[in-house]
Amino acid sequence: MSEVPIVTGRANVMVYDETNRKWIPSGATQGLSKVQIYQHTQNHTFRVVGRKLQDHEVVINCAIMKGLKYNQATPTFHQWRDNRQVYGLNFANREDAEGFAQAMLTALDSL
Ligand SMILES: CC(=O)N[C@@H](Cc1ccccc1Cl)C(=O)N1CC[C@@H]2C=C[C@H]3CC[C@@H](C(=O)N4CC[C@@H]5C=C[C@H]6CC[C@@H](C(=O)O)N6C(=O)[C@H]54)N3C(=O)[C@H]21
Repeated sequence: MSEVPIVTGRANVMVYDETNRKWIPSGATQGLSKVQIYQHTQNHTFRVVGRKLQDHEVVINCAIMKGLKYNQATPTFHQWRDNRQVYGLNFANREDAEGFAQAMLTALDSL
C-alpha cells in the first residue's frame, strides 16, 4: 500500500479566481468534499486529495511542498497557495479543520 491517508475531513474546496477576484468552488458544482492528506510511504511525500461526497469528482489533488505556508484564516477556513493558484478549504466544522491542520503541519515538519 504505497499511499495511506493520514487525515480525513469534510470541506467545501475552493480556489481563488484571481481574474474576477473571488473564491469559486473547485470542480463542477458547489458542495462538500471528503478531503484527505495522503502520505506516500516509499518516497515520503504528501498530497491533498479531495473528492465530492455526491459524485466523487476529484476537486483537489495537489502536492504538499516543503516550505508551504498553511494559513488558518479562520477556525474553519484554511488556505495555501502554490505557483499556480490559491486553495481554500471551508471545513464543515472546527474539529475537521483542527484535525486537518494538525496533520498538515506534521507533514510539513517532516519534509
Ligand atoms: C500573502 C497572501 O498570499 N495572503 C493570502 C493568505 C495567505 C497567507 C499566508 C500564506 C498563504 C496564504 Cl493563501 C491572502 O490574503 N489571500 C489568498 C487569496 C484570498 C482572497 C481574498 C481575500 C478576501 C479576504 C480574505 C479571505 O479570503 N477570507 C477571509 C476569511 C474568509 C473566510 C472564508 C472564505 C469562504 C469563501 C470566502 C467568503 O467568505 O465568501 N472566504 C473568504 O473571503 C475568507 N482574502 C484572503 O485571504 C486572500
